[in-house]
Amino acid sequence: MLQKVRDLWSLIKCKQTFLLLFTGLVGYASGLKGGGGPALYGGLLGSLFLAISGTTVLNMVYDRDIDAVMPRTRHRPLAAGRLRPWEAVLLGGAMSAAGLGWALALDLRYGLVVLAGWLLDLVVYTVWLKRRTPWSVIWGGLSGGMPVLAGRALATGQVEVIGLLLALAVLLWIPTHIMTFSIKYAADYAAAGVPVFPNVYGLRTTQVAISLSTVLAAAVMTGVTWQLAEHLGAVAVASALAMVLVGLGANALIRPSVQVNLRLFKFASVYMVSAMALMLL
Ligand code: HEM
Ligand SMILES: CC(C)=CCC/C(C)=C/CC/C(C)=C/COP(=O)(O)OP(=O)(O)O
Repeated sequence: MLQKVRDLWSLIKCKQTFLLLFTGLVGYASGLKGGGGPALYGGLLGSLFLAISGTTVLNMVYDRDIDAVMPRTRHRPLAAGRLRPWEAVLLGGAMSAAGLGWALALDLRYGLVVLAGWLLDLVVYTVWLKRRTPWSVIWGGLSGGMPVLAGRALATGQVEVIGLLLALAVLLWIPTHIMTFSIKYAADYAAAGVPVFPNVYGLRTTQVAISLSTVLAAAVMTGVTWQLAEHLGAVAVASALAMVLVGLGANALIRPSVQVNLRLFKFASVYMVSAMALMLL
């Protein structure tokens, strides 16, 4: 029984879901700072958690065949056969319906942005493009930008420039986040027939793409921090963190190695959390 609960919980990819949820929270809290709408923290967190988890669980169901091939994901409960697909479809479907319904009932504009995130991840990224083109990551990245945009939309009542810039920053951060990882697991992806940048365009092109997008992501994030953060200290720390990220990105280009890439992958998540948190100060 305990193993079953553990397996069901692992379907929501805890770290990814909580980072996405945190960006939504930052979008919302930063939008309220300007004197925006009423405090709907409970509704935002509940509906976003359910919608993000729902899409993640359904993604795991759809991807269970490729997960079963890759050593990195072979142990996942659906790939390993510890859970039956219908159990996960039931969980993911119920979470998605509850999350999307709650979001749309809270606010139509907010709900539509959450629905866009759900569709981009599940339909466009997972079902349509992930097995066809390495450019699928753009659509996955766009879906990852929806929680922060949705949070801003709920607070301000609009889809506005700062929300769009924050979503763009998440999108630009994606190569730093995932291409570093796909270099390490290139053989796994090749075995599973999932086209990823290093396998399709080669290592050098992928490293250049990572470094370029690292600079752009850091620039957009720092620019938005200048706009949002009220304390100069927060802007200074955000700029210093951006420089560390850019430095690690440059290092990955100059002295490429598995270890350097993995360090960049790890720091990219820490950077996203810290830079977003600093925007609230
Ligand atoms: C195309 C889009 C994306 C792809 C292909 C992708 C892929 C991955 C992969 C393969 C992992 C490693 C999982 C493992 O260790 O087995 C991962 C981890 C993670 N992802 Fe993503 N991801 C994407 C978008 C995002 C977005 C938008 C966020 C949040 C804003 C995010 C947050 C995370 C976090 C926090 C982790 C855990 C990192 C760690 O262990 O240090 N991902 N992702
Ligand atoms: C508002 C809303 C509902 C937004 C949805 C946000 C969301 C869940 C984005 C997912 C990001 C993504 C494409 C992850 C990759 O999974 P993968 O299947 O490529 O990773 P894996 O190889 O580890 O399975």
